[in-house]
Amino acid sequence: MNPLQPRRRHRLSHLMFALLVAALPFAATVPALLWQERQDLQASVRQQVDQGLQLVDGILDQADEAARILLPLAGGSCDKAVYSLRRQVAVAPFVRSTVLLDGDNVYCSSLSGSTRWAMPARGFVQGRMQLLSGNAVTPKVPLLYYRLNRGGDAAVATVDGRYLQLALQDVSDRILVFLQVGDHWLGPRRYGEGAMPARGQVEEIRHSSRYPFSVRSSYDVPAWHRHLWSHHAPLTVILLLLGLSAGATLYWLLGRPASFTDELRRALANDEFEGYLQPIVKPGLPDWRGAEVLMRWRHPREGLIRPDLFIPRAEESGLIVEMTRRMMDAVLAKLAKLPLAPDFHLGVNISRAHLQEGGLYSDCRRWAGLLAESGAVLTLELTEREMVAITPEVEALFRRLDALGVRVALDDFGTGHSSLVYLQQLTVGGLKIDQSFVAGIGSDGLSGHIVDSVAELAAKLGLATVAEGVETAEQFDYLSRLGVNWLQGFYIARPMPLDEFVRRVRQGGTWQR
Ligand SMILES: Nc1nc2c(ncn2[C@@H]2O[C@@H]3COP(=O)(O)O[C@H]4[C@@H](O)[C@H](n5cnc6c(=O)[nH]c(N)nc65)O[C@@H]4COP(=O)(O)O[C@H]3[C@H]2O)c(=O)[nH]1
Repeated sequence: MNPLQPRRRHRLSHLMFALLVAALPFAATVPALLWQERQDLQASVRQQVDQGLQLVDGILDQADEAARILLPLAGGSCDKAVYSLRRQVAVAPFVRSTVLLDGDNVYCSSLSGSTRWAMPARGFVQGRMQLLSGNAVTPKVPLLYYRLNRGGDAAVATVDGRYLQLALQDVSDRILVFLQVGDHWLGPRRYGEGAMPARGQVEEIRHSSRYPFSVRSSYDVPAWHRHLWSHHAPLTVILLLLGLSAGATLYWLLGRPASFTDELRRALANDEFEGYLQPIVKPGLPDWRGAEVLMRWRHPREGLIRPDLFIPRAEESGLIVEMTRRMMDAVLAKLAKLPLAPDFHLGVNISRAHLQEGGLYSDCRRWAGLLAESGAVLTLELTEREMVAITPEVEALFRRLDALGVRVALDDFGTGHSSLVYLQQLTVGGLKIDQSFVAGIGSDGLSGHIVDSVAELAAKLGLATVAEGVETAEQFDYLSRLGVNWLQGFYIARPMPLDEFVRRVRQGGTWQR
């Protein structure tokens, strides 16, 4: 299993959550805003078209009234009718001219009196209305004929198209509004036949209930992102920034460990604990004959952290077991391939929690298996700081470890009060003379006596001895003369990263004396 996986999964879920929150202000505001604007646009276009219809209806009402007044005169004498024709032009708003027809021919006009030209009924929509781009008098001015028929005769009131265009312009606010009569259409400052210009996705059409025309308008719904950017750029930026800062804050908060134990858990998942190795030598032999694995925490911000700052909490929480397991797996993966000295002593600190957890035996079997080829001997160092209750299970475990070839040594020997009980009841193969006693060699008589006594006791019990904290040549020589089997301390070498240890072992010549 990849030890980083749980951490990555955590990070990923935090990231997803943070992104969700980051998107929230935007996602909650923008669809509602766009929906509301679309509704507003639709409502305003509807209103424009409704108003356009009313205005055109109103203009046509004037033409209808004029034509209605003139219709009884149709078919009669032009001389008698011409005054009425001109009067309607003068009094009826929007009406530019009036004519009377017999059949399809105009025979009397407000403009020229008696006349004769064709105005076929088939050009009129429903026989009542015709929209044109102009006529002979004003070719470029659109006009609308409004015609009322009676038998074969008819009266026509001509509406000036410019009034209609002005009315349409008046209502064309956001969108252009057009008047359509049959195939012909009229819009603000424009006239045409056939398809209307700028046909959009959404169309609003109103048909007049009184006259044969419709008012229509059409528009495209703008792409939401383009619309948003062109109409609401500052709001968009604010929403995005708001979301981003909320998301980033949340991500940071989620990533923050709630307690020191959580921080240890995070570091464990992130593989931040690593083994440093401190070489151990045998008096009289030239090269490194052993090493103690010492844990370091490579913290991403704090740098390298000493074990005494985190091991006690790791032991309290029980995390020390998994931390030791991972550290040793990584260390042994590299050490197993090294040309180690015969009977190489590899020490590792084991906590009480590991003894009680139940997995120690299988861990040791795995580690011993990895070391088998190199001939190194694994030594579990049990500190007196943590008392282990000696139960039948613990005794059995020690025996099984012994049978496996794994040695158990008592660390910090003499600093606690249970060392001798352990020696008496458990299968222990060695002891480590605490560095506080070693430090006193040569200067403090009592410490010297204790070191002598421990060495003598170990020899009598057939236990291997390791003296730690050897800092001077004097201490080194004294302990060597005393017959201590292994020596460890800054005088020989400081704890070093695994890769450096491996490199120096491969290069050989690791110990000068
Ligand atoms: N002044 C002085 N010090 C020397 C000298 N030679 C070695 N030391 C230091 O003495 C400590 C020896 O380890 P320890 O007694 O097991 O004491 C260890 C051990 O009790 C605990 N520890 C370290 N690694 C682990 C681990 O993986 N598991 C557990 N359970 N405890 C660990 O933390 C303690 C401290 O470890 P470190 O800081 O690495 O400190 C190491 C080592 O750096 C010397 O000549 N002079």
